[in-house]
Amino acid sequence: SRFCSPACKIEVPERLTVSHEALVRTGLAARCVSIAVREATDEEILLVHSEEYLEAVKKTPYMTLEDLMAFTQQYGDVYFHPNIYHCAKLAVGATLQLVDSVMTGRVRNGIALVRPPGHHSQKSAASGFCIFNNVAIGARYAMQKYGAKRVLIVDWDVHHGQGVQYCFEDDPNVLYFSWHRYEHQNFWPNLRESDYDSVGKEKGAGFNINVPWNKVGMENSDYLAVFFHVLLPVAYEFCPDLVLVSAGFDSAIGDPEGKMCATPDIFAHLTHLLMNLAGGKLCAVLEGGYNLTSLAQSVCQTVQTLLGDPAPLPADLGGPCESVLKSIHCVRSAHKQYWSSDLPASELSAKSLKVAEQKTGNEPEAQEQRSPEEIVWPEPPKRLCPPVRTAVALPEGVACPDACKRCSSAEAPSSLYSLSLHVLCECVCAGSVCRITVSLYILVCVIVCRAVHVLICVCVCVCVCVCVCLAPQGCSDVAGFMQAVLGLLLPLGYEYNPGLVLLVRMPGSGVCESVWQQLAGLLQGLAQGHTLVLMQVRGPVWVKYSPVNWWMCIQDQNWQLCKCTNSCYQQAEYIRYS
Ligand SMILES: CC(O)(O)NCCCCN
Ligand SMILES: [Zn+2]
Repeated sequence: SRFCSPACKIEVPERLTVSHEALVRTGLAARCVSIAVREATDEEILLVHSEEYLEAVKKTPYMTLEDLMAFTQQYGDVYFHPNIYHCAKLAVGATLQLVDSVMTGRVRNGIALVRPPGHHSQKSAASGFCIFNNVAIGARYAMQKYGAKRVLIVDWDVHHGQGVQYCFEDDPNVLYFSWHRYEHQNFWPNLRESDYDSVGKEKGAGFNINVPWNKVGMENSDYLAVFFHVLLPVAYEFCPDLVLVSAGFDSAIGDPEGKMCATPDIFAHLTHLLMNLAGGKLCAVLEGGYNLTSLAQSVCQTVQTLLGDPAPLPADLGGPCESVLKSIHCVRSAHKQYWSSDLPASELSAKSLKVAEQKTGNEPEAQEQRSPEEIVWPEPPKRLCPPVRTAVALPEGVACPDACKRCSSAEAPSSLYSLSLHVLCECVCAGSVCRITVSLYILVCVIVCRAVHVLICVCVCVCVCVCVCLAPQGCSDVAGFMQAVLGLLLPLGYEYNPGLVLLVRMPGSGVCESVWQQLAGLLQGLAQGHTLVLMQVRGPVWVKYSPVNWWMCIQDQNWQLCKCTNSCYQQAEYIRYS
């Protein structure tokens, strides 16, 4: 038997079994490689914890129940079991095995489903069900063993990972971002330093970002707004070599601790928005999550996005609520001296932080009264599982890049006009396009106007949102450009929820590869990945791991279509388009 204070009753072994069973049942586990776990060594644990703490924990397997109870009293909200030292070493070891696999390139990304969690544990203290700080050790390990210079830790657990904050608050090489239920310090761990004005210390000033939720009942729109207006602009400027996610799912609906209303499918988008950083090197490590139904669904949503499958947008996204708008403004003001990617707050609120009208039904009071079991939500929508990753139609003589599937050039109509008619009408008539977002570089060029014109005259249900943005001259003002994408284009695009994204890159636009890749990757989160790209390239055309589905390319003045269906089309859809 184990001694545990009432608060610990929710941290049960079933959390892992239901999550793993869901991954197996949905077929996701079969698409993953499983990585062997191991116990962490003392040396690895000492990357974060003190010798005296480690020595003390080493004694727990031999303690009597009374001794265990006494040992536990010195910490808050944590239980000790004769076997917990072994489990805690496995949790760290599993995390480090995942970091090894990602940093060596054996896998692109992954998730470590571990217990006990880690983000509350400190140098010489256990806390909040946490014994060793899995993610903090993972960050130090990546820096020491692989020379990672900058590590981003995103903590979407509903509790503040104070252990991680304490570990890196003076370290400018680790950017720690956490949102957490706070309610003006009235929620556990009730720390003054969990508020937005804890920005880090000395050299680490600016590298600790706390976003307090001062109300419960936060929804998908609130989570996305914080990503677009707080985390992502800074994360892109920080330019990490590795992204670690303290993936706690107690921030999902139905959780007894979080009492939030964000649905499990939001984690598909939070994961997607982080996957364009650090060259895709992302390690998610389980923290909290105590409603076994929403936990399992959230884990599956996260893993399916890690596998590259697109996700439909959550229903009726709007702007953030008033309380979140305040938190966003406070944390941006606290950080504006440290980061250049900062739109004047007024412009930000006017343009894209439209406050959601008062929420109905999920009012926190309503939320508080219902017991966690009574809260219900719809199953996450079924997602496409693409048989074809990337297929390209190439000019004769151009080799097909590895991992791409060649489709015969017969499918690639030669002239743009017929192509746009062919492709765009196919999209529209296939009913998979109800609205189109066209983001143009430089001036709206005749070709695209004509293509869009064709589209409009072909189908009455098309609404075209044309955003013309001047491409950055070269890559000098990339930060500004990314800020416009993150702070304006994406929030509007997510709320607009188009059926197709049309992306245009014309000659001389001066957009450098990395920006183009980021833009094409980020926009993949819209329209379930249905993206049409117009771009001019010189020389043979091929795309590798292209995140987009269609490339119309100018070559010697006649347009060629390179069709790249990547992670979005069922085999049937693919054939219909061709
Ligand atoms: C890992 C965690 O953040 O979910 N732990 C929460 C502990 C709550 C104690 N009242
Ligand atoms: Zn938590």
